[in-house]
Amino acid sequence: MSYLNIDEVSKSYHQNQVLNDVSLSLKQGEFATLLGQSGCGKSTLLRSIAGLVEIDKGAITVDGKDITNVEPRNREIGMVFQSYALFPNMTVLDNIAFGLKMKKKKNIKHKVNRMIEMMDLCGKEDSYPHELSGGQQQRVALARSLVLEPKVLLLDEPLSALDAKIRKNLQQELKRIQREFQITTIFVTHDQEEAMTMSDTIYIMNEGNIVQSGTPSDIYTSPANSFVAKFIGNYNLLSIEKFHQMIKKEELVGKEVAIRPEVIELISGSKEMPNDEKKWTADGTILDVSMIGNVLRYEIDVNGVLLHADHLHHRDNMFKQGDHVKVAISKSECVVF
Ligand SMILES: Nc1ncnc2c1ncn2[C@@H]1O[C@H](COP(=O)(O)OP(=O)(O)OP(=O)(O)O)[C@@H](O)[C@H]1O
Repeated sequence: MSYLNIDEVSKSYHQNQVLNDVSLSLKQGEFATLLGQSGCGKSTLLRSIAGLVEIDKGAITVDGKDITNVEPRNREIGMVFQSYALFPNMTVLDNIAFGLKMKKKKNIKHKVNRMIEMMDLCGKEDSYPHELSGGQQQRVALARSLVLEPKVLLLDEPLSALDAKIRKNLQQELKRIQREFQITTIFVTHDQEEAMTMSDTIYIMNEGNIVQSGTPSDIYTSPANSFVAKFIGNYNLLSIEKFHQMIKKEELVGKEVAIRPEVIELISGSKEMPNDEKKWTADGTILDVSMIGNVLRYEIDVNGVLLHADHLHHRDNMFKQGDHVKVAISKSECVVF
């Protein structure tokens, strides 16, 4: 049963159609990510759910209740922005308590203290935002939202202002907090790796449309079209003509072929490639080798077509520039559009 339902939501600014009949649904406790390039409508969709943008068409329901025309403050939806927007002149304690005070809630002290403990902010109660690290500020921003016990949490690129190392830690922490609270969450990012790490479900957006949704693994291994393949997983994307230039004996019907870099096998050109009907084979030459973390990326010329292949770094099994190689590609791992 879906908990948050977005049903054919559209929004234009003047002539610019920013959301085009967008539909998505989340189960309770699900972590979904909107992934797409700058300007594709991610923030507008999030702001529509929060009620900060008035939609032209469509409906939004949470927990069976239609909130399409409900005032933002009565939607029971928490939102954390990239900039956190903490009150600079208030302490951590007052920042977290603010929403509860506004809503004239009871047991404010107890709720705030519990949140401080859960967010590992003990000892920072009387600090001001400028006295906190980026990660601590982010946790205060989360605490300020979560203390109101929202039904849905919306996170608009909450990690993008942080440097790579802190960001990695906070990705894990955010996921832990989300699991602990079992809170239905929509996260916005344009970083595909971040989306893969964090999400139960990814929605890929392009120009106001959802172009594919699925688990990270589904999207990674079965992109629905070449836009998704380009956007995710560093695919080799070849026109059918280029493919036939590279693999000469195969008749393939389609327009484009997408090949993930890690499914391209390489052996030394002097060795015999075992005959396997499930694989395409060809001869190639290594043009370039680079290291990305513990991965070796090979640029290979195969009959005049450039391929990149990623292999885990292994000292005894490396090729160098100019080496002749045999290339094998598992047919079932390739996607034809
Ligand atoms: N208030 C507004 N008035 C007019 N146009 C707007 C307004 N808000 C957003 N837009 C336009 O809508 C489009 C989508 O913007 P949106 O902020 O939703 O994109 P995004 O995917 O979140 O991008 P980013 O990753 O850069 O934040 C953009 O072309 C933007 O210029």
